Amino acid sequence: MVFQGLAEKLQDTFKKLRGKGKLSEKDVKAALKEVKLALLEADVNYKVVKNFIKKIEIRAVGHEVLASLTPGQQVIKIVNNELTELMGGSKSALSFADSPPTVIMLVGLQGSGKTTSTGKLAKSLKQDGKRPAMIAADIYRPAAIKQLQVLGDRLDLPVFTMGDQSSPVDIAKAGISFAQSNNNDVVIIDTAGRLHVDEEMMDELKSIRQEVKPDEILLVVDAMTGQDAVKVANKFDDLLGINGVILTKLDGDARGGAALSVKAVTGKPIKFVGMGEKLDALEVFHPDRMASRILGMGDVLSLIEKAEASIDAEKAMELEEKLKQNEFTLEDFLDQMEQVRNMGPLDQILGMIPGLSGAGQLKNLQVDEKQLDHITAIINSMTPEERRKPDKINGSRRKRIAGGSGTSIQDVNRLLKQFKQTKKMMKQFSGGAKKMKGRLPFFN
Ligand SMILES: Nc1nc2c(ncn2[C@@H]2O[C@H](COP(=O)(O)OP(=O)(O)OP(=O)(O)O)[C@@H](O)[C@H]2O)c(=O)[nH]1
Repeated sequence: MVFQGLAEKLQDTFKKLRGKGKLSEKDVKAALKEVKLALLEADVNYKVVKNFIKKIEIRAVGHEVLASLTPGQQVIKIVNNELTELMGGSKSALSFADSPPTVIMLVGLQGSGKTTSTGKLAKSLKQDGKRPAMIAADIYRPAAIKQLQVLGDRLDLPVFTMGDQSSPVDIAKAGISFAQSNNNDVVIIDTAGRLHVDEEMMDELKSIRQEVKPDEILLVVDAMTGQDAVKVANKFDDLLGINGVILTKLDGDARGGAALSVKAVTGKPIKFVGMGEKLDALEVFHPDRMASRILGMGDVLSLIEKAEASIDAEKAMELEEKLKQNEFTLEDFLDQMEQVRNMGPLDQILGMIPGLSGAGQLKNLQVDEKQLDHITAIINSMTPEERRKPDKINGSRRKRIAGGSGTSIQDVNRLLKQFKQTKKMMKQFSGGAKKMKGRLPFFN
């Protein structure tokens, strides 16, 4: 999980604070020392940490906090505010041109994830009702052009290429003319990367910038490179000027140092984060939601957005009807499970649920995606009749299903029991709150 180490340490520190009825200045200072160490271990820039702690200390050791009835909570609130500020305060949106097409240029070092991010960004813009086109201006890595074309096919979006014999500046210019005639209102230019920031690359990028005057230059950096990512961002901003950052591979970055330092060091906001290799694994970066995740308070808003994007509203209505009629089958069960899995890796989803998002709890929960594969295999090994009427699945059928799905009879039994319980529970819910009276404490 992203920020795992930092989240665990901060949550431990604050648990101790919350446990105390009254706080002294010494208590707060000791806690802040732990926060400082945790941030440094998470590879946050040293100067950034020093400033951050100083700001919190000024606010937290004041009379207002120490004399309050819930001083521990107050300190956490201040840390939450300052963490949010550190990452940029509020989300930083893309700016669109008054007269289309809006030109977005992605730049960055080799392997940082530019081509993948071009596809992800195009997908997200399309979902927002835009008509994006992509321009393949990376002529040095021949596979990059093909890679972008494959992404374009999958997204059903145009990719403009001129092969690898024309100059990137000419390709970018021709690509924009193409977009204009093709009625595309946004173009994303995928540029070439180098291993290091060098003069040749910068000159080329500057020429493209000069010719096409992009509305947004977004730097793609790899979160897993930690403080190196921050240095690269600083250099690109000095030499080229950037509007913001796409921080990729945050899903693989347990420390989170780059995410916490980029804005403070470069002054430029993180606009998006990459949370996986799939095309829908791009999230708008919300500093407040990220701070909340780090402090174990969950991120319900992102969870709702993910659900809205991946759960089919029509199917949800159908399901509600089936529940009312008591017709919920194992096929529906499988369908539901698939829809939830479409929302992303389970540990990321669970990390957004308040209460479950405490790093410690998640570790104990042991999210086992393999078990979900087993359930899918078991249901797929049943006949349609069995899926609709699981009560008919007798001993010999259970044996056949276990054999067919490569699982054991116990696994099949467990699933059937789970399904029965789920169905019972859903029936109670679909019967409305009245029936629930006396069952749950808050209905009494
Ligand atoms: N886990 C994870 N992998 C990612 C993410 N973004 C990109 N990748 C992977 O990183 C690798 C490099 O991505 P590319 O998009 O090819 O990188 P590039 O910057 O275009 O590379 P060059 O064209 O060589 O400069 C690929 O294997 C991607 O699947 C992300 O957010 N999370």
